[in-house]
Amino acid sequence: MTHRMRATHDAILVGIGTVLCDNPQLSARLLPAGETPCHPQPVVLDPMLRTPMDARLLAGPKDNADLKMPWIVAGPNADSGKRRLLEELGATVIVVNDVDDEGRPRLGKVVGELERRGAKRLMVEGGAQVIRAFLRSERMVHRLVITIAPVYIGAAEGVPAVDTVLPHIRPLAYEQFGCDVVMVADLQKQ
Ligand SMILES: NC(=O)C1=CN([C@@H]2O[C@H](COP(=O)(O)OP(=O)(O)OC[C@H]3O[C@@H](n4cnc5c(N)ncnc54)[C@H](O)[C@@H]3O)[C@@H](O)[C@H]2O)C=CC1
Ligand SMILES: Nc1nc(O)c(N)c(N[C@@H]2O[C@H](COP(=O)(O)O)[C@@H](O)[C@H]2O)n1
Repeated sequence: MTHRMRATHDAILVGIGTVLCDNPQLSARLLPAGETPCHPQPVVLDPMLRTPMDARLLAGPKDNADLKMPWIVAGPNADSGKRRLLEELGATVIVVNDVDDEGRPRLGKVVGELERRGAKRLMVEGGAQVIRAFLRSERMVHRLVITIAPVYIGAAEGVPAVDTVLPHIRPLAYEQFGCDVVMVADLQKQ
């Protein structure tokens, strides 16, 4: 289902934490037989340009001509040499100068810049910090899709169960797909 959702968006966005952890491809490749993949534009929020030069995202079109090279959203203090190297490989580095106290590009500016480049339907896939930032940004999120899969993850340490600054969500629909339960929701008007 994740890949079907990817195929219905113009762009798919993750944070640099996800790129470093998972080395994802962010393509829409696992579709039912007969469906032509329509790959989204990959976008990485990477304020200091830590994307590894051997990231799978940078190999995309070499492996499959239908894939797109990533747009990498950097902050004003990113290294110019690293920027040049990424651009030589074919990535587009988008510098957003409006950053928060921690040097992270403000999401309103990021989304505006992506829209200006034609990415109007944006799927935010992760990770935790980026999803949290979107949920905290007013009016930035139109739908949430939450999948509960029968897999235990995480180590022994717990994480705080309640984050009081995040908005409440309003479930709209549930459905079971194979072993997964999927909930579609929107943000509750407070
Ligand atoms: N199960 C799932 O569906 C998914 C799970 N993941 C998991 O999430 C984990 C990675 O998550 P995180 O470490 O939280 O990293 P993350 O992927 O959320 O990236 C965080 C980084 O993004 C950058 N960033 C730029 N602008 C930002 C902004 N406005 N707000 C917040 N961050 C901004 C910062 O440098 C920050 O360090 C991995 O373990 C990965 O496996 C990731 C994607 C999907
Ligand atoms: N297992 C899983 N289920 C989902 O529903 C997800 N959205 C993800 N997300 C992330 O997918 C990435 C793997 O990416 P590619 O398919 O190689 O592009 C990885 O970042 C997962 O954390 N995963």
